[in-house]
Amino acid sequence: MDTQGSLPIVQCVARARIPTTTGPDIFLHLYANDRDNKEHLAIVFGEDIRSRSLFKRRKNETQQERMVRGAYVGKLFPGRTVADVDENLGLELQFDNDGELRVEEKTTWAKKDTLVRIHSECYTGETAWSARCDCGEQFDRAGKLIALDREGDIVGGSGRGVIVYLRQEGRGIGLGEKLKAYNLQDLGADTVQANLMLQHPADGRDFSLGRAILIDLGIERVRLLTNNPDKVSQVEHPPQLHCVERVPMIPLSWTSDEDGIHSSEIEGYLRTKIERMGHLLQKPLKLHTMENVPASSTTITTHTII
Ligand SMILES: Nc1nc2c(ncn2[C@@H]2O[C@H](COP(=O)(O)OP(=O)(O)OP(=O)(O)O)[C@@H](O)[C@H]2O)c(=O)[nH]1
Ligand SMILES: [Zn+2]
Repeated sequence: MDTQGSLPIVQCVARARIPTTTGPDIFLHLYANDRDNKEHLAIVFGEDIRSRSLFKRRKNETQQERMVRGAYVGKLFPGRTVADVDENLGLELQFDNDGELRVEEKTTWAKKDTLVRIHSECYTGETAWSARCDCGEQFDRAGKLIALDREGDIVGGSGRGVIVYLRQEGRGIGLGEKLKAYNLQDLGADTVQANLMLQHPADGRDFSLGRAILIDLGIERVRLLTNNPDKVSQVEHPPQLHCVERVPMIPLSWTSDEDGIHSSEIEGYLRTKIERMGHLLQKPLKLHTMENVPASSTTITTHTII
C-alpha cells in the first residue's frame, strides 16, 4: 500500500485509436514508469484528453515520428504528413517554448469533471469468465457509463473519461499467488485471510501510478467509479488532482435477477469487501447465504466530496 509520497515518473510511450465493438473509438495509452517494469495502461475515451508526456515535442523529432507514437490531433488518414494540425477538422495544437503542450479550449480537455475508473488487472474476472469476483463486470460497466450521458440517477461521461488499468493482478500479489489464495478460499479462508496466510498484505497495491497517469492526462477533477474508500483517498493529490465525487458501482446481480454474476463465491467476495475492507456499497446487502445486512442507507447515492 503506498502512502501519499512523491509521485512516480510516468511516460506515455505510445497511443493508438481502437475502434470498439460497442461503438465509440477509444485511445489506448501505454505507460512506462520509474517504479516497476509493468506496462500500465490508460483507456481514454475522447480524442482531446491528451497525455502531456506523449505530446511533448522531442528534439529533432519528425512529424511522421509523432504520428507513429500517436502524438497527433484529430484523425490519421493515408497521406497525412503533419501531426500537430488536422486541416479537415480545423484543429492545431499549440506548444510553449520548451515543447510542452499548451491547454487550449478547442484541442485539449482539461479542468472539467471527468468520469474515471482506476481498475486493477484481474485475468480471471476479465478473461477466464470467473464468477469469483465482479472485476470483469466492473470493467465493462465503467466503459458503458463513460460512453453514456446518464443511466438512471447516475450521470455518465457523455463520451469522455478514463479507465486507468493498473497491472496489479491479485491486489498486487500476482496471478500465481492469487490462484493459491483461491485454493485457500476453497478451504474456507476469505480473500483477506488467504492473502495474509500467504504472507502478503490484504491489499498490496500502489495507486500512486494511477495518480501520476491521471495528472499526465491533464485530469484535475475526478468523478471516481468505485466502492473502495482507499481508492477515493488515493486519487487526491492537491492541487493537481482532486476527487469531487464517488460514483458507486452496484453489482448487477443486486439490481436485477437476470443480470450480473450469481454465485456463492461472489457473495463471499462482496461480503468480505464490505465487512473486512470497508467498501462503500450502499445497497442493502441481501445475500442468499446470510440475513440482510443493514446498510447505512437504503438508496444508491453518489457521495459528492468537495
Ligand atoms: N488476492 C486476491 N485478489 C483478488 C481476489 N479477487 C479479486 N482480486 C483482485 O482484486 C482486485 C480488484 O480490483 P478492483 O476491482 O480494481 O478494485 P476494488 O479494490 O475491488 O474496488 P472497486 O473499485 O470498488 O472495484 C484485482 O487486482 C483482482 O485481481 C482474491 O480472491 N484474492
Ligand atoms: Zn477479479
